[in-house]
Amino acid sequence: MGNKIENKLKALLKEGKKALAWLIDPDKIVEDLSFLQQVKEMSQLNLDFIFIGGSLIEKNDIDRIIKLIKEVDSELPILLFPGSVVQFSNHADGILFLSLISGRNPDLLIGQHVTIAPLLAKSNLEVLPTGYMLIDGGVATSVNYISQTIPLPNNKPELAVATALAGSFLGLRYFYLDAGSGAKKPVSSAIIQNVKKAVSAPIIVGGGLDSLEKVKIAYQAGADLVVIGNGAEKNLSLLTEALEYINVLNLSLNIN
Ligand SMILES: CC(C)=CCC/C(C)=C/CC/C(C)=C/CC/C(C)=C/COP(=O)(O)OP(=O)(O)O
Ligand SMILES: O=P(O)(O)OC[C@@H](O)CO
Ligand SMILES: [Mg+2]
Repeated sequence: MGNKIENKLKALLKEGKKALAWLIDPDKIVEDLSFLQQVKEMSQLNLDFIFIGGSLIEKNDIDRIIKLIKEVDSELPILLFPGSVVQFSNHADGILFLSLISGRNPDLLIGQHVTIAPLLAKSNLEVLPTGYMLIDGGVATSVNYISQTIPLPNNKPELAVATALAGSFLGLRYFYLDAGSGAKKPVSSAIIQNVKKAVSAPIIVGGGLDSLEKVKIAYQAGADLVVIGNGAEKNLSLLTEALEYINVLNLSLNIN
């Protein structure tokens, strides 16, 4: 197992730089050629990561999609963002090894992890131990239903901080604050700021970030890595705008 992804995230964090991940739902790719053209465009704009996964997927073609992306850009890191153990591919570069620490569903805290651990040990995938925290985004999401858990309240930063601290004491090295796919309200700035202050790990934020304004607010509150899924499905230019925004920001850090 390499540590290329960990090194990249650590370097970003050290320099205060921001990163972006495009969450691809494998079920929503309608036409390979135009999809690959989009990947090419984003990779030219320095997209940092592709996340691939979903709470529930109907087609099992993650392998094929990853191979296609690799043909266009073999350097762009692809991370599995799995809703369950069935969403596995040896062709990815890494896996967000999510433990759903906002919930009390043992299968998603440690169960599925035991099932997949021997496979992971034999693979070349980089494993990123990630505390996955669902935050109430104002609508019931697929993940709420699939995981059968209740999210953390969006207006109680102290609960989110306690959860992240516990995850950190357990050794988790990344935290993903997720308001859920298509959330009405993204994770609040107060939660991002307080969790960021409490733990030294990279903070990933996603869910309902469907405008540049919302993306900027997440970064300004302290998100190190922002994830855009639905927003890009509706309008790919959101990804372009977000990448242009962080490119300028990151460049200014090089100069100063
Ligand atoms: C450790 C392994 C391999 C598996 C367990 C993984 C865990 C703990 C998952 C937590 C619960 C879960 C179901 C997460 C899904 C996260 C995800 C990929 C969300 C993407 O958004 P969707 O929920 O698919 O959005 P739509 O339904 O709108 O497409
Ligand atoms: O699809 P959106 O709303 O961008 O959410 C992305 C991701 O955080 C969902 O798990
Ligand atoms: Mg999905």
